[in-house]
Amino acid sequence: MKHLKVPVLAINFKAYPTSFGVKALEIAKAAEKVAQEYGVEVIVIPPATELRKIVESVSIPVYAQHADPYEYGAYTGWLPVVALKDIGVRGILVNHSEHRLRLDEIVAIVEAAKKYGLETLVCADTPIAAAAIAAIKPVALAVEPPELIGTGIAVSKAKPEVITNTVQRVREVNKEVIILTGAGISTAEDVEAAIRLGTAGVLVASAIMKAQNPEKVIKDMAAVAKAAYK
Ligand SMILES: O=C[C@H](O)COP(=O)(O)O
Repeated sequence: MKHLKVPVLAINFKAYPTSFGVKALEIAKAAEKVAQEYGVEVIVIPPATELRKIVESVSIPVYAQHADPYEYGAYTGWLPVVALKDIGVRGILVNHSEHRLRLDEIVAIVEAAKKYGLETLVCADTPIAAAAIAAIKPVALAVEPPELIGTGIAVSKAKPEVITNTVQRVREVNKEVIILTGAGISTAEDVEAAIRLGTAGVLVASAIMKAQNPEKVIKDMAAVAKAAYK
């Protein structure tokens, strides 16, 4: 299995108008260009409808926004982990605040992903939830206070204690997992703060998906991540 490099800039496309079709592909290609230029691990996380096209078009890691811990079979409306593996998806975003799961469901997805050699980036809303998730050993986790998501108010500035507490609690149970900061990350300065507080990068959405010039935002964030991460 390939290993994620650090620092990481994970771009969750969510389901904005720019998350689909031509625009989604443009943003994925911009992310690839910046990743190559700056040596930062840029992960793109498009909606399920765009996965195959984007996987076939870029060489950076492509994650799904969700998957279900099923094999192939009679599972109407579900998205089996194995099917993602077979189209070349590299990993799965799990338990996003906008797609919450119970702990047993998270465990089942992480285990199914491991079985098929897929990575997982699991979201947690608090430091305690992050520590519980760290114990099941995903490749990465992101701490995101839900009330700041999509607000443009960066958690790394508004609630830095959430990040430092997460790093402390997570490292008590798991020394390896890559820890990311998410929620309201809008500027390169917010990314720098997230890294200075002890995380290895960010999970970001609206600042890029709603930008006039997404490539510039990705570039600014990647440049700072590269410079700030030791
Ligand atoms: O997955 C991304 C996070 O929910 C953050 O979203 P945001 O950057 O729009 O605040």
